[in-house]
Amino acid sequence: MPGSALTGRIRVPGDKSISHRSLMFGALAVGRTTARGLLEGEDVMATAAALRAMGATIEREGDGTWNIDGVGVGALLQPETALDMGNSGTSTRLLMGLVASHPLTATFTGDASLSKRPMGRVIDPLSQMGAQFTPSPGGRLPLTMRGASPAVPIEYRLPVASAQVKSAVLLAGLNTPGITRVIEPVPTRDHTERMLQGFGAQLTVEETGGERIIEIAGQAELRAQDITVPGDPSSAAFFAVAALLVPGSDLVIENVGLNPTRAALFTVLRQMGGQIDEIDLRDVGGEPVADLRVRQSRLHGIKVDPALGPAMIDEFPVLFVAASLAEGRTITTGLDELRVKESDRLAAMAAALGAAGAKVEEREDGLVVTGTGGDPLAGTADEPVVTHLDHRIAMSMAVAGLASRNGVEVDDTAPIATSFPNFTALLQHAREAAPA
Ligand SMILES: O=C(O)C1=C[C@@H](OP(=O)(O)O)[C@@H](O)[C@H](O)C1
Ligand SMILES: C=C(OP(=O)(O)O)C(=O)O
Repeated sequence: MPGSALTGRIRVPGDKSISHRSLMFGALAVGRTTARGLLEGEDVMATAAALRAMGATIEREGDGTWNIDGVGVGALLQPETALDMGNSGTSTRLLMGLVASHPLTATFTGDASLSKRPMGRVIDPLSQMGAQFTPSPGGRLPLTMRGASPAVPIEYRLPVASAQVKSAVLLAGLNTPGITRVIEPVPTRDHTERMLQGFGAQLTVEETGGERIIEIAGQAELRAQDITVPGDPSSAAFFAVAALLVPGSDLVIENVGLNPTRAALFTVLRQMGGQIDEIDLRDVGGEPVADLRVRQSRLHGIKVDPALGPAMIDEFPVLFVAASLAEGRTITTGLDELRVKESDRLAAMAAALGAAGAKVEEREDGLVVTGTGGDPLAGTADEPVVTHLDHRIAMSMAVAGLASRNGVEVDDTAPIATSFPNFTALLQHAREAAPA
């Protein structure tokens, strides 16, 4: 729905990547891990259910603290039924890494979106470590795997820039004798490395010539931790773009994680002329965090540096919305990975924004968006836009709706609950708040 400004102060839910890892590492540690600010979205709950099925005890207290009683590295149990990963690629690929070095058989299933996504990228290195796989055609879910015991340590150079593949190999390495080494030609989000070090794993990172070499010593003991999960920059992104676009907006988004491997959207929006100020930059549980003040701004199109891609990989759908209202052209390249997320995000956003009146050209590895120079989009009149079971398409198009004359109707808002269950309520709150 078009209309009122976003003002006041909001707080987005906990970071999805850190929430998955808090549960997984807690489940492998000795003792009780606690997590505050955990994202209670469907994707993270799928991780919790799978870890319970493999022996961990995971419970939520009344005040919102999660307690995780771990089984210890090497002691995951055989699950009795298939593990339902829902819509979540991160749950699937990281848990496949854990299972790969445990003597157990597990079957992974998922929804229609997840069942189309490529798992060959983790099957390849985990097979080299000794795990055995029976995937569906094309290396997809449903998939059954048998972990190796003992698994074989490998050196693996990532063929795609993927934190999920990196993490799957490192997690398999946790219960593999010797040193498992991952070489990352292009840096991706580093929560696995930071958090495993915090849990006491022997993990080192060496940077040479732009590459990162990560080594983990296997069969280590992890020590339980007390974790505070920062707010998710990927969720804050929708509110930041909405506030930049809707006239009169002046919004503070509190407690946003700004790990440099995650925060490039804010850099790019500033390059486009967006007024985004960091207030009270601080450290929360080993991650940089700040409050972001975002004011409506006149944006101009830019050529987005492809080197920034991995540090804003989930934020491109909403960047395309910002670009639709900027002055001039925004050109993005190097985004082949967007075609294998919950949906083909290049095709889905080109179609959805086009239907809402934006000028978008789809290229093989990116979109070229010619903005309106600040005028609202027309919006959708008859047909709802198609979101393909992709939460980020649904939320991006909701933001596009705020910056349109007639609003945008989306076909399915249910997937928003995978990563941002209170998105709609928070949006309503920001649009009804008294100015800050
Ligand atoms: O490791 C993670 O937590 C994630 C890694 C990224 O996926 P890829 O590794 O497939 O790029 C990202 O898109 C996903 O939302 C979360
Ligand atoms: C790509 C995403 O998640 P996942 O790969 O975990 O499904 C996302 O949240 O945008």
